[in-house]
Amino acid sequence: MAKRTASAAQVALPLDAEASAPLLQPTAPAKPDADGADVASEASLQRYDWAAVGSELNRQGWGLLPGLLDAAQCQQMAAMYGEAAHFRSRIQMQRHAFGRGEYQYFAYPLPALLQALRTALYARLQPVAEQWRAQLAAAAPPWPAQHAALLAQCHAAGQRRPTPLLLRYGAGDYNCLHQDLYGALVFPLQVIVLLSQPGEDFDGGELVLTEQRPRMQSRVQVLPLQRGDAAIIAVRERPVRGTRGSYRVQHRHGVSTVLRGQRHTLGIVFHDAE
Ligand SMILES: O=C(O)CCC(=O)C(=O)O
Ligand SMILES: [Fe+2]
Repeated sequence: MAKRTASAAQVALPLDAEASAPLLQPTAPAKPDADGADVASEASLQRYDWAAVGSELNRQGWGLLPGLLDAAQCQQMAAMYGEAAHFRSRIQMQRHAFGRGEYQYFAYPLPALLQALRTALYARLQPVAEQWRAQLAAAAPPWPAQHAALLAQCHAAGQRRPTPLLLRYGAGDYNCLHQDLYGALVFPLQVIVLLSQPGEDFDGGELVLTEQRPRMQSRVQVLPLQRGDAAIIAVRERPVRGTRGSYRVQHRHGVSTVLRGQRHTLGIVFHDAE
């Protein structure tokens, strides 16, 4: 059973109750344009200053990749929402008290662009995850350099379901504060790509990240996304250096109410789900 933890209580909810499609392993034959997508994804990531992204993640728990996808890629990705063959399950948020609106989990094999992005982004974020591990729990096993190796670990631990998802919000929809955990093995960073243009396609619907320091009230950060921008966020917690070593700051994310129009996002979680 996959888990997404809500803000009020740490309850496990049957996200995958509607799962139906058989699960394929990520080693299933890649789609024909996979090689091109790999090369293009790696090239598109080269233009970012990853040291600066790492500093932002350390400082605030989130970082931005402006223009990760172009307008055509955003449109193609959002249009997949209507193509049932891409997905293993559909979740209506209201039925689980997750918010209002819906999302679908991709099935394996992932669309080539998504597969390539997930692999290439992981390789860029693994050093940050390693730094966080060293700061917080040096005894935990290292994060592997390659995403395929992380998936092998997930699958051996019973986390076999793909977690990348497409979300669709209309007027009045929102996404409650939560953490995308899905099992014991939790890679500490995830990526959210906004596929619609604020002020044109929709109003409202801002991605927010909360931060809770020990013995302090929560702080909210609104992430300034335009269509095609990606936010990298801490999944559950990040280390902050204090006077006596590092301590854990807890994070949750959610989306404020969409006031008008339609908003699509692509969510890339790196661990798979139970
Ligand atoms: O729609 C959003 O901006 C948030 C999506 C989300 O919660 C996720 O991808 O994990
Ligand atoms: Fe999420």
